[in-house]
Amino acid sequence: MTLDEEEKFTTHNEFRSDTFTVPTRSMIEAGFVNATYGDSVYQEDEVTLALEAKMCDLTGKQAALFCVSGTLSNQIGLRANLIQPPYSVLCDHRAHVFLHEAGGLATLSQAMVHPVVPANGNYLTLEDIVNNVTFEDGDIHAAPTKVISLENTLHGIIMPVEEIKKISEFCKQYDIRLHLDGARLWNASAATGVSIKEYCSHFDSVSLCLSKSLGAPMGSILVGDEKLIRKANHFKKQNGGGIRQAGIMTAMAIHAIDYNFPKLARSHEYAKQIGDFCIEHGIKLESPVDTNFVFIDLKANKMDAKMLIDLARTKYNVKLMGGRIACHFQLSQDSVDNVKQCILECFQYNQEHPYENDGKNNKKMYNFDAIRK
Ligand SMILES: Cc1ncc(COP(=O)(O)O)c(C=O)c1O
Ligand SMILES: C[C@@H](O)[C@H](N)C(=O)O
Repeated sequence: MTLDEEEKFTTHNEFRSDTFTVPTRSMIEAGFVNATYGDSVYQEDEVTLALEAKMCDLTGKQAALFCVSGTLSNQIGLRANLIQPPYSVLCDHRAHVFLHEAGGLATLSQAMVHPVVPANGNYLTLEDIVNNVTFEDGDIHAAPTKVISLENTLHGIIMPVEEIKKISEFCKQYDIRLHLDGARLWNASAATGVSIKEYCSHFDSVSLCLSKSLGAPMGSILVGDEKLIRKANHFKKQNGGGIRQAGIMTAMAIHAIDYNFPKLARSHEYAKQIGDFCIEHGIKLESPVDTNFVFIDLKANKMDAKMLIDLARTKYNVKLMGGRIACHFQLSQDSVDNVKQCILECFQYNQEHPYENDGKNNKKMYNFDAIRK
């Protein structure tokens, strides 16, 4: 058993998000032993350049840019794909770039967002795109679609690479740029065996997070062609994203890719355990459990999010923030068992005392009050 595997993580009972993963002891060691201390604004930090080169190899893209967060890498990636408003960005109605990046598409990109509900309830298809795209045809009432932003995985759901290919070919045919929010592309690759490079080959730009399932303390990487990354770097600096001595963080990021990427299957197994348990007990799920998330359909089960969160904390010693159960490689099996029992107790209570969804609690995937406790 390796040092990391025997490590007792403080996040053994943390199901609020995979963003709560913490650096392993070996990652911290790598961060300090392997760091260099060049100024990465001037692109003089060797380890940061090595990380970016590593990501070019992994994704097959010409250039890569280390960013402080996935929000920044998404937003500057999207902006770098856009030229002159009026334009719109088409994405899934649940997309992070639309719902959870503080309106960055409106401010940095001055873009209209066109959120689309996938007909199959899980992921966008070419048919959804064709039914909703706005072509540039001179109609001065419209904001033509100039970027389509996909997310893989989205809510843990894997978007089939065959569908991505069809959308990519459509975009090329109609001069529409294609961006991927690949915060958890690592999970899609680990679950399907489709390489990161294959997925990225269909996109003009891809943002991959290092700080979620991979367990780095911060950071994301944006990849694309040299022209796009050069422009994105300008927007990165403009928005205060220039990093001086990034070497400690990028050395840890290289360790995260090398040592934690192979561990993602463990988080998928935990999520499958919880998902199967829910189904066995008649607890409805919002979506399939493809990777590391379980989405309990609180409304359909008439479950009270606040009760679930409080019961988790007070009785089962696990941390939840609503109906989304996030799994990662630092969880313990005991905590996974506890979370199952917690969900079951809340479900059984609410069968006797149905919670009428008042739209406040259950609608939110992230109950930020739960974080402040
Ligand atoms: C799908 C997705 N994309 C992007 C982000 C943004 O990453 P960050 O929190 O590092 O800004 C997140 C959240 O962490 C996410 O879940
Ligand atoms: C809160 C949200 O931004 C974060 N990406 C998460 O999935 O937890």
